[in-house]
Amino acid sequence: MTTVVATVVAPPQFPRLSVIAYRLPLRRPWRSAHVLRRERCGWLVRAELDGLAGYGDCAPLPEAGTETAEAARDRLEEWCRQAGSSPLAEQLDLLAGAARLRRGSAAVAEDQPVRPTALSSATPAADAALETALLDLDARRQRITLRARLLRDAPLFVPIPLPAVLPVNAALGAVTDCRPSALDMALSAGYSVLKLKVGVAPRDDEIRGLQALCDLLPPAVRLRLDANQAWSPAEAQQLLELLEPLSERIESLEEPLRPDPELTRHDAVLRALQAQAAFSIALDESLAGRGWPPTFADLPVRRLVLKPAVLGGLRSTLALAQAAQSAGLEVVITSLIESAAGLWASAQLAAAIGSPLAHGLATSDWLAADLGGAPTIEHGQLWLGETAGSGFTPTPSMHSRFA
Ligand SMILES: O=C(O)CCC(=O)c1ccccc1C(=O)O
Ligand SMILES: [Mg+2]
Repeated sequence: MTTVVATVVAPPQFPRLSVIAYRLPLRRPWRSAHVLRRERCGWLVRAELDGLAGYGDCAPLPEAGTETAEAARDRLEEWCRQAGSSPLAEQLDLLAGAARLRRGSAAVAEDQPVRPTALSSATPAADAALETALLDLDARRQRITLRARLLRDAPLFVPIPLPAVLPVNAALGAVTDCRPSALDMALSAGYSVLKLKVGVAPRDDEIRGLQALCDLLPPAVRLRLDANQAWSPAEAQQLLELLEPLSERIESLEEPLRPDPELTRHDAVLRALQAQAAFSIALDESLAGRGWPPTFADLPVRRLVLKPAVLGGLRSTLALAQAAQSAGLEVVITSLIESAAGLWASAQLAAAIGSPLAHGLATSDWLAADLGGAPTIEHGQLWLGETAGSGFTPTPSMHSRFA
């Protein structure tokens, strides 16, 4: 006969998920090589348990490599209906394994638009938002920062303490839109890396604009350029020649080349551009087309720009960043001009990665309204603080919509 001394059934830890749609106008239009946007739309995801709440931002931006808004909404709805009533840890496991499950399921593949890439998820922005809300909640329950929570599951051990302060770049928009007054503001705010979009206006106008800006820069300040895949190989090579006299003032150049289905040919051009340039060339949106997970040993450039909403979550981005850094690559985390909920989480991820480079997380000024307070930036440094979770708190009006 067996004696049951005590049966302790732990209370099921089922978080309650809610999703609220939002629309945030931009202060001025955001221009890049392919699009002009006047607002950012998305969903704020909340995971609540025992009076604590975690938040995740889902603001798809297909031109940056996420799914469409429709696909993201369907995924959020489907998740809340099906997985949304599982325990917290189980939902996090499900999200980590979602890529494998989705590839194995013909039913899912039929009614979900599957992106023509081999990314970890067909709905990376929705998955990232769900994962972020759950991880944020879990961190708050354990009274640890989200960056500490992330490192608990990370593939590589990172010695603590983690940085609570991160260098970030100013996001100044298109070079031909950048007035000296905007430059002055960024300089007096203490930024030492200023990011500008190129490949938007005629080449000679952009070169003239860059020269004029460089003449106004103090010695320690450098420009980070982003062409968002605007140029042919010949145009990119010519651009680098024209930028040569300014090369000491340039910190890096993102995505110079227009996509080419022949990856070997594309990489040969990128390798030649990287050899020609005195600064780092970076891959950003094209990373999604390289198969999953990308291999780093023979990457033709020196730097990767990573966005968790494109890569399907904080954990997958952290794993990718650690692998890239181990292979000697530079890593930068950037925002998709997302709400404060997204920025706080991406900044926690950037802290966990421990890259010394400026991250592209100073974008909250582009929004004319926000879902909560964004992290403070002083002297070009973003302050994370030591509060449990991501640090995000919704505004009272946003909070009341969850009732
Ligand atoms: O990096 C920054 O500072 C701002 C973020 C940014 O440029 C961006 C924002 C939305 C979509 C794509 C990009 C990009 O880096 O290409
Ligand atoms: Mg970019």
